[in-house]
Amino acid sequence: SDSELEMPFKAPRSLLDFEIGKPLGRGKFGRVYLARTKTSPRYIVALKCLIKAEILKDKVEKQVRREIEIQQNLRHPHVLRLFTYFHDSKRIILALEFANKGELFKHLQREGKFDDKRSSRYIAQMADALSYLHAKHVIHRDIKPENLLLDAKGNLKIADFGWSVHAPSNRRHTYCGTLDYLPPEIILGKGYGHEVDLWALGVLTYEFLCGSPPFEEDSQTGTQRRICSADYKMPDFFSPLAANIIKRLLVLNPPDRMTLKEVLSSQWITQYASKGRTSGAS
Ligand SMILES: CC(C)NC(=O)[C@H]1CCC[C@H]1Nc1nc(Nc2ccc(C(=O)N(C)C3CCN(C)CC3)cc2)ncc1C(F)(F)F
Repeated sequence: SDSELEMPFKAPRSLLDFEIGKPLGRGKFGRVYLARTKTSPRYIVALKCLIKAEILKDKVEKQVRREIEIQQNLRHPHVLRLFTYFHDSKRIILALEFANKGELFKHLQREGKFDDKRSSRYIAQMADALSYLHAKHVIHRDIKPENLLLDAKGNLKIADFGWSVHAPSNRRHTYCGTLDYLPPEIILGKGYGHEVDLWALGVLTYEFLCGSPPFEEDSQTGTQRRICSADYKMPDFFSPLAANIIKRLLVLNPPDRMTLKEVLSSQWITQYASKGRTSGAS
């Protein structure tokens, strides 16, 4: 089938086509394992095993179907590849690209915060990936450090499309997990478009540089209140160029937010890009 031509290897149809390696951790709906195909040449993949019973219980089968359908059609250096998927009686197995350096949020936790150069490099890669997604009318809607992985070269990979939708949308959703990245228009239940990812990019930039997100509060209502009034402090150690990006992304009115094109051509991004290879930092 044409999908085989697309894939770097013959589409494996079952777990028997793989040698399973060490567990990489737990995802939302099951475990993730390092694995390699039995074919030669062997291909290293991450096998994400989703438990059907859990998907049905949480009534998220449509979301999982959408995640697979969206991610399988994406091809971008900063979007984690979904090579193929198959299912047996109990599980759906996704054969995904293996990101050698793992979960970005763990690096952020371990290091506290990232410096201006490393943050600018990650945000440039995010803006590049989001430009690609938005051109295909895909809104990610769940940009946050937990959904980002790093490959062997320390390049960023957007890796979780569980909340992505085709724009525009006003899909209602029960939010589990952090509200920190929600834009005002979703909190206020308005219709929304790709600008939700621009707001989240501003929150992500802030969190990379500061180590914590701008609207963090003890209570969810506290966080929501601060988001809807764009009430945040700009740390004085932020560089003026970075502060300028954050100020122009965390704007209440979606159409007034800085565009991805402007982010990519901003001095905060271009000042480092032209200096060739980045330092050893991953
Ligand atoms: C975005 C999404 C929300 N997150 C996820 O899916 C998570 C859930 C579990 C793992 C991850 N999913 C993936 N992880 C990798 N690579 C990877 C992960 C962890 C480590 C690591 O630090 N250890 C093994 C360490 C090694 C040291 N010991 C002590 C702790 C674990 C190293 C490499 N590649 C692809 C995937 C993917 F996405 F394809 F499944």
